[in-house]
Amino acid sequence: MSQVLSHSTQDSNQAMDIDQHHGDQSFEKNDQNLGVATPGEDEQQQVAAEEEEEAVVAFLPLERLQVNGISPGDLKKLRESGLHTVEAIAYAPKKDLMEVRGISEAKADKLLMEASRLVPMGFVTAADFHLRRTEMICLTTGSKNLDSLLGGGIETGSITEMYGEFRTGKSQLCHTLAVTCQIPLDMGGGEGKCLYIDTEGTFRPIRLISIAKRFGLDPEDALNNVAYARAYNADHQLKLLGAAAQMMSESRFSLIVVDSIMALYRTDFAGRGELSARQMHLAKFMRALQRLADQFGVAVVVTNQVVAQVDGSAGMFNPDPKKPVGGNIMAHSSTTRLGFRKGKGEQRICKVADSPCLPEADAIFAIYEDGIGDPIEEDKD
Ligand SMILES: Nc1ncnc2c1ncn2[C@@H]1O[C@H](COP(=O)(O)OP(=O)(O)OP(=O)(O)O)[C@@H](O)[C@H]1O
Repeated sequence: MSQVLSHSTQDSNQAMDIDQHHGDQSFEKNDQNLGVATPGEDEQQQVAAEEEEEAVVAFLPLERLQVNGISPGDLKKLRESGLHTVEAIAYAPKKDLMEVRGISEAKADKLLMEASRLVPMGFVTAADFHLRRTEMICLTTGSKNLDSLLGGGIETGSITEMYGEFRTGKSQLCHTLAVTCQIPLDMGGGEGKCLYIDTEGTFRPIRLISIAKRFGLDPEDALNNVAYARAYNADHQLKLLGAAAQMMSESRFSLIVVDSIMALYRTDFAGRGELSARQMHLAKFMRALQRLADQFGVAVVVTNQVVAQVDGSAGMFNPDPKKPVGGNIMAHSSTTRLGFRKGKGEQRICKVADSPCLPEADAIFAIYEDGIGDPIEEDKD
């Protein structure tokens, strides 16, 4: 079952100093969840334990697997292969574990057995699953219209694709989310850091400053809580996700942005002859993103470009005959697909194009100096 950030994860008074308050704390919380608190705690520890009892963390650190037969050296090798959490082991096929240097078949079996003890992967009732989903954190977009269209905001633990023509507000929304993912839970945030992969060179930290001020964050803290990387080719884009997994195992993140997902694929794999290789690479990238969402409970937001639809489905019933690139791989691996188009002035329209639980509907939002918001009254008509 995939992880999501849950409302019960943290107390929501402080958004800042995320490393200290979340990353390290998460590790302790795992201990509590698994009932391994040591006996003889003093009163203070007991209070802390009670508070933490309710807490749900997004992942378990790999150290939990260090039991008989699995050495620190084995864990080091697993980490070097990009496996940083117990969940990463539990979800991995056995053959992938056996590809790690020094991990024999017997050891892979042992790892899987220990991981499956710690990570629930069996059946739960729909009632339990429903409860879990009602506690799930959604990141506010900054626009009430958009949040209510999306059932609260951008879902954690899954992939949201935002596609549309240039200037439709995709990157602006990514910048806003890079800040709102840091704000307290009771303000619609995720109290985590943002990891931002930029493939087109359109990330502008200056935009985060005014957005941070709007949401009451110290601009310097807000900038420090965004880990930014420019990707230069499709291989590099994929490689960055390996580094992302390591960073996420060390401190609390609540969002990964990839803006834009297909730009480098379209240049690195030009021509029909390379289409199949491109799609295979893309599938690998999307799987890696989904794994991060599953393991760390982060929201994954990817932007995508559109092309004119030439397959006959355009026409009088489709006034905006554009479709996102990336074909079936993108269509199947994004959980929620949102189409963006221009409206009047700074207004933009977002349409839910595909979702497991939202109806196909539209909402109008606007782009301002301090990020995404609702259209002001006089703009509405
Ligand atoms: N500081 C700002 N204040 C208000 N509007 C802004 C500001 N900065 C950018 N915009 C508006 O945002 C729009 C660009 O949106 P955005 O960068 O999100 O486009 P996009 O959908 O990501 O397109 P592309 O595919 O070209 O990257 C432009 O219309 C621009 O006027």
